[in-house]
Amino acid sequence: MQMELHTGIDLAVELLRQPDRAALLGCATAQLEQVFGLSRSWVLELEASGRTLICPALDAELRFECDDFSHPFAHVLREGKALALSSVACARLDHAGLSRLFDASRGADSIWIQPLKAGNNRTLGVLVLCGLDPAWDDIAGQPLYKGLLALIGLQWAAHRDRDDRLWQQRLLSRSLSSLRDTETERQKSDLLARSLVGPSRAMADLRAQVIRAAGTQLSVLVQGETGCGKDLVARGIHDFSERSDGPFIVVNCAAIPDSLLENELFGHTKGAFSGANAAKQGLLAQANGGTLFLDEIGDMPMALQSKLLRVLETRQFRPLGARGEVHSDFRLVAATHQPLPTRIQDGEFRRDLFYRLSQFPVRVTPLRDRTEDLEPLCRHFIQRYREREGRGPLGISSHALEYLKPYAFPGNVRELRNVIEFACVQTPEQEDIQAEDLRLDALASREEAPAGEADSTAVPQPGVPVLSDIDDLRAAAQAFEAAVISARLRQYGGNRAQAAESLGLPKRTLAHKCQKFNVTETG
Ligand SMILES: Nc1ncnc2c1ncn2[C@@H]1O[C@H](COP(=O)(O)OP(=O)(O)OP(=O)(O)O)[C@@H](O)[C@H]1O
Repeated sequence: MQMELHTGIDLAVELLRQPDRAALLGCATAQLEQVFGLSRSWVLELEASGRTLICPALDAELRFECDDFSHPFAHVLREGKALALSSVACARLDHAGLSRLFDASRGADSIWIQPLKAGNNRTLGVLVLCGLDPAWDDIAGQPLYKGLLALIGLQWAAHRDRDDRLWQQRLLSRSLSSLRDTETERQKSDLLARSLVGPSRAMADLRAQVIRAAGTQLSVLVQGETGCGKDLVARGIHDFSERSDGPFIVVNCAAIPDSLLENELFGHTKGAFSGANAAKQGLLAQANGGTLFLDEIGDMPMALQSKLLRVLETRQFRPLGARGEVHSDFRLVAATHQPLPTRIQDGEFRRDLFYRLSQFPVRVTPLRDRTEDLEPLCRHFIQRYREREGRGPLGISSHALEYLKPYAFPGNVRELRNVIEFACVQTPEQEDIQAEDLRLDALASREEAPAGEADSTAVPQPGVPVLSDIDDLRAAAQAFEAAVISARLRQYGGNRAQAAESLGLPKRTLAHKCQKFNVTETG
């Protein structure tokens, strides 16, 4: 008795020392095998749902459903009483899971199945003892066996409670950090709302997308009509990303002639071609550590699209005339107002490049579909005018706002900005902009007549000399060209595609001329 007590205390101390549930159950089965001369033993653990018994010590995939009475464990759980089974009886049951246990029992001819309970009678699982001709009733009657069983149950429950508490704590801290993330996201979104103005649902979603995209390294494709804010979106993605301290390199693929675009992007070595007197670093290399913004990507020539695709896959490229490749770690944001799927169908844009670019697609809603943004945008542009000019109107009258609402704004926010800035000039200091300051005729004619019919040629154009004054034909022709383009851009609210089409020019040529003559989108 003295000896048994001593052994019992040693065993108990060993059990109490186990750091977690798995170690406890491993130690308990090893003790039972050793103390009672068993060939093998396992603990089947009841899952949290209470529906399934699992045996992680043998095979995590081995499962016994508690409502499946084709195996003896379901009976033992329901009755709450231990059960002995011979190998013959087990074979008769022909249960695959049970056979697995027997196969791993190191030659046992009998098993003892014992429900395991916590102190509060809560069932924790089932103990399976395997032996060769064992006297189960004798073993189960021993105080040492009963004491060990009680201790295993108590300790198991204690570990389980501790695991539950830890899990709850982890859940709580995860919820808190996700709350903090949401709060940070909200703060960033508020900050972004200062430049990407608009209280509409569409704009709030757009800002959330920008913040989310900024947190990744994915290539972003920004799509939307002309003037709706795609540049601002690209800028926001850079500013809110971890690359914000790096360069933000903008390339307008429509404004650079095809023949120069490749050189601009890839750069060249000294002597790469006649006239290359010095090496030139390309924009891809300049974007290293920052963001490369390819605006008007839809206008990129096909041959260059293939090269870009390769660069995006490897971030490696070869400057013109260089022997080796150069690596540049840049994040790509591309934008277009063109429907790329149509360009793909027409064979003008590579499908694989489209997929590569649109890892994170962002679409900007046209202004006409978010009229609730009109007033805040007007106030924003008035404010910016006042800051720039040091004077300006106070605000905009409600009548003027009502007047703007039905207008379709084909040139989107850029067009609204132009309209407001023009009105700012017309409005006396410290007064509100009125409807009649909003270039009403121009608005009305755009609404009523097809855009191409608005008559802007009647207005004398600044910078164009009268015929009798011309003494430099080339300069006069260029001034006339610039005036025509400028008027047409004004007429189409800065929409370069429409202006180019109305003048019978490819958009790229128009963009090139704008650059050459220093004509802005505002006309
Ligand atoms: N939500 C907005 N809040 C404040 N300003 C805006 C907003 N959207 C656009 N703008 C302003 O409108 C003008 C045009 O915007 P932006 O250049 O970003 O348009 P875009 O879609 O890139 O045009 P494009 O297709 O011609 O390249 C800019 O002056 C920009 O600051």
